[in-house]
Amino acid sequence: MSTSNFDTLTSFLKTRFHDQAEYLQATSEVLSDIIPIYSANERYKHYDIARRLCLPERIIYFTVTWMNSAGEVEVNQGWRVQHNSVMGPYKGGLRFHPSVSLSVLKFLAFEQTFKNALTGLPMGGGKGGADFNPKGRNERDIMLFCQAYMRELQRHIGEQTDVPAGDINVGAREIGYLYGEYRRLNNRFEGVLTGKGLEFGGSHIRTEATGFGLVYFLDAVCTAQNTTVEGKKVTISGAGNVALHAALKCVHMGARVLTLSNSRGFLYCEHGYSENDINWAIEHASQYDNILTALKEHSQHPMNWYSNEKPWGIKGDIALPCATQNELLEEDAQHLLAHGCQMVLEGANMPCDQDAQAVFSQNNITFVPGKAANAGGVALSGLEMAQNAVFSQDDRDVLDNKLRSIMQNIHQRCLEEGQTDSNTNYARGANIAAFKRLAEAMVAQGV
Ligand SMILES: NC(=O)C1=CN([C@@H]2O[C@H](COP(=O)(O)OP(=O)(O)OC[C@H]3O[C@@H](n4cnc5c(N)ncnc54)[C@H](OP(=O)(O)O)[C@@H]3O)[C@@H](O)[C@H]2O)C=CC1
Ligand SMILES: O=C(O)CCC(=O)C(=O)O
Repeated sequence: MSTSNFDTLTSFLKTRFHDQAEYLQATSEVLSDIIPIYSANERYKHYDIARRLCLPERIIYFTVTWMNSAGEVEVNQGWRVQHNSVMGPYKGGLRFHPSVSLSVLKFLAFEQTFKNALTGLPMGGGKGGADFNPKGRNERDIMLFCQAYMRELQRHIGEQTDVPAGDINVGAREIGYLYGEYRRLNNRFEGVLTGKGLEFGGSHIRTEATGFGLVYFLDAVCTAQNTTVEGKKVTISGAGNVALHAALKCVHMGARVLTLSNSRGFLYCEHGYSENDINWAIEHASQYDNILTALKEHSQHPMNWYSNEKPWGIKGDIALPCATQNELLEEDAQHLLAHGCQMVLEGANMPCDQDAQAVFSQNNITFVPGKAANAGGVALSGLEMAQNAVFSQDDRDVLDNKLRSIMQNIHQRCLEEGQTDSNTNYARGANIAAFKRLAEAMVAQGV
């Protein structure tokens, strides 16, 4: 496929899916990076690999009708996007959030396919979720919704078919409820979900893996640039699973974490959060509507809460956006630039929009996309699947070492494919490294 044929594919996607902005954003970012590799390979063109990689293999839609704890009937929309299974069972999280739409899940499933290919583990890509908003709900409602969602989803998944996990608003508690319902309906105790409790087939380090893996990747970037994480000032967005564990690992490595945030504002700690602060937030996150304002009250250290503001105006060396897609826009990137930020690593999926990324590349700010930097979570999920398959449970230290080594390998692949004369283009490196693996597997398996 020549550049003009790529234009044909891009315009086909734009016309056919004109109302799916996030999906178009994610596909166009990858397509622009892989043109040279694709155009130079007759087999990829012959097998129409680029088009087939953009389109999900299967999309499952279902209505989740359930009765809440007050006896009222509620109706939600649920999906599972089974994007690509060439490298293994579909694998990727479930998101419960009012903003969930087909476009959001298609972008996430597409990104997941590339991310999973980078891990080197045998996992295809998928993503699912529902437009259910768990905020402000009682525990019983959460359980009832998870059970109703699984009653629909269960017929489409299996340990060799599709293995969901958590994502925004789906953590260990929700995975427990989902798993219990699957087990009751199927009479099978199998590794059909990851992120399970340690008592029933879960893996050590899965909870920490995305945030820890992000900082292991950051450490590899720092080493490649002859510097260290130690002593750096880090601004982080989000206050969920990824953000808090990234903050914890940064502090372990001697960095100063200045901010955390959520959809209502950000919390600034000028002297840097202590390990105790972050551990307290991790432990109490589910007990407070706003864990950050609660932390401000609880902590011994002075902290300032800024309502309805983002953290990117705070001066730091490194920014780790760990909340959600398109949370860091051009004006935020300009703030980072003005304050001397040198590195941006995505803990969330696609948090930096294309205009923000342009600011980074024009100004030599190192940018690492989520599909590389946050791959530690799904990598540990792959290790959980492996443990389930042989009825074993590995030690925490063994898994932490494996996580670090997987992140270092991904970093190395990005360097190999993304090196230019003057710097490393991590986004291009990640896209090309993942694409080559996927394309080779697709060619090998025929049509
Ligand atoms: N969990 C995992 O293993 C992995 C997660 N990711 C990605 O990381 C990101 C965070 O996931 P995770 O930490 O698990 O989710 P959580 O549900 O644990 O936390 C999400 C955090 O993001 C905040 N947030 C959500 N929407 C917005 C918004 N529009 N503006 C500002 N803040 C917002 C939430 O604030 P509030 O409470 O106010 O809504 C909350 O603090 C997502 O992009 C996810 O896809 C990527 C790889 C693996
Ligand atoms: O662990 C998993 O399967 C999924 C993790 C995830 O949703 C992600 O990487 O975005």
